[in-house]
Amino acid sequence: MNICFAPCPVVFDLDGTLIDSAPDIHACVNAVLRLHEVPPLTLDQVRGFIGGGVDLLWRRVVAATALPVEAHRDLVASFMTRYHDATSLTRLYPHVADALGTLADRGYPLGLCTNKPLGPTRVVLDHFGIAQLFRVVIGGDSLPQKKPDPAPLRAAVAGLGAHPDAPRALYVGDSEFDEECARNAGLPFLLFTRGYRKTPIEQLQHQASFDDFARLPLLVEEAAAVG
Ligand SMILES: O=C(O)COP(=O)(O)O
Ligand SMILES: [Mg+2]
Repeated sequence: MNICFAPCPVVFDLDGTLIDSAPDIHACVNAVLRLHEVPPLTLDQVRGFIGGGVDLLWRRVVAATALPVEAHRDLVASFMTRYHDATSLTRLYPHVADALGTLADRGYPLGLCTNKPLGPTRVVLDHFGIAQLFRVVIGGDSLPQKKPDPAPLRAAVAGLGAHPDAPRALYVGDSEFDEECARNAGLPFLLFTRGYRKTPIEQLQHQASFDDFARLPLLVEEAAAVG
């Protein structure tokens, strides 16, 4: 058992973990569908398409509608003009800001690793006043690879310049993409259970799960102590 001599790096997912952004993503998708006279999708449908980034989202939207596959690139471009600053329907999950502040105060280096493109990621972090808490932010278009490839998570950990004596970094996320990414990177995973996951909790490999960010600082300390 490792003892946590130095606070370990903690890297967070964004959509479905720190923020409930599905209502904005849903509204932006339906605005584009309206332009093409396609009936709207439900919030549950669109929420189920989130996790793999914008390209996968639109592959799933196209598959669920009568839109032609060839329209993909234009649809994504049209979506991005709306999505890049869409924050009005997005909310931080309860106790997120306090939990992040507590971890930062205790010296944990915090990073962000999301499949959301970097532009809208930075806008939403600024919108909620939490951008300055993250020493490194890796978006879905920061690297050629996206989660569940381990490269973005490894880049986030490397960007935090972990102290050689620090225990292994932790990854905190909500989805199958995050669990697989942590597994691929060989890092412990903390699962937030109120996000956009479709798989039962017990089928996802995780060190701990939680449904309230008020519990996170303690969970991080416990997980870091286990190493
Ligand atoms: O934008 C997405 O599809 C997912 O974003 P996330 O990696 O922050 O969950
Ligand atoms: Mg997520």
